[in-house]
Amino acid sequence: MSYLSIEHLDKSFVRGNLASQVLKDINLNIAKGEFISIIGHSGCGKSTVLNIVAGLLDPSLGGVILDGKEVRGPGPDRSMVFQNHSLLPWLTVYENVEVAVNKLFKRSMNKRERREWIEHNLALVNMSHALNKYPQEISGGMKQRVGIARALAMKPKVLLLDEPFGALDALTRAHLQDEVMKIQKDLGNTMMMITHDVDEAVLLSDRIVMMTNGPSATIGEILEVKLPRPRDRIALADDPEYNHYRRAVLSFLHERHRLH
Ligand SMILES: Nc1ncnc2c1ncn2[C@@H]1O[C@H](COP(=O)(O)OP(=O)(O)OP(=O)(O)O)[C@@H](O)[C@H]1O
Repeated sequence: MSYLSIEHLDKSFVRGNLASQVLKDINLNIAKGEFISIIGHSGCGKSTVLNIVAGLLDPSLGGVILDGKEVRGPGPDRSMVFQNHSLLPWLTVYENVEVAVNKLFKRSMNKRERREWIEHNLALVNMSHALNKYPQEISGGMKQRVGIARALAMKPKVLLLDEPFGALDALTRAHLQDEVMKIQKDLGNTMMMITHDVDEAVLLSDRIVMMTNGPSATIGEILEVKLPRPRDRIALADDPEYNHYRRAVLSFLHERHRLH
């Protein structure tokens, strides 16, 4: 049985007496510990899928089942990382993670355990040096690291990443991709990530879900990426298998499902 399943998902947005169908019959089964990327042209409905899994939007038809339970609204078992970090500017790095940890674990962990858990998660993303800094005092890449630490500190069953590296420069982006790969290897998280970046999708994913263009977008193809892990971006640059996967995604997006 799959850990996370998206079943016959349809979504229409209604304005007045006009309904526009965005998603049509999305079906996807995700195993525990899998890394899934969703790729597709702008506006096809990728964020809508992720928001439904997060419980921020209701499906029009169908549903999402996580670990045997139907998703009915947001919950701490699904934490989200957005493109724009969404940190609280009046709290330090440490306090931004603390807010989430206190909210969830005030009863189950004592004060010292909570402090250690916050520090542990910030160490995972290499932010131990900046615990007392405010968001405006750190770089965009560091803010994303804190967002990832905060999401991990919630001990989610699934981590949902909506273009987490989209606003970063190429070098910072590469660093963060490597860190996320390492964290996933160490912790075995189940992750769903939206991206526009073909290389990022191939490098990070176990499977790449390629969506057709909207309206009524659905899953066009699913590409299984069988590259062994750990994956090294430099070694993969000349790897024929890597380039085969890359070409398959490019061909889907730019030949078979291009925007007219
Ligand atoms: N709350 C809403 N009300 C009405 N229409 C919406 C709403 N949210 C999204 N849409 C529409 O649904 C479609 C899919 O949007 P969505 O943001 O899911 O696409 P996307 O693939 O994530 O796009 P991008 O890659 O540009 O972020 C778009 O046409 C968008 O205008």
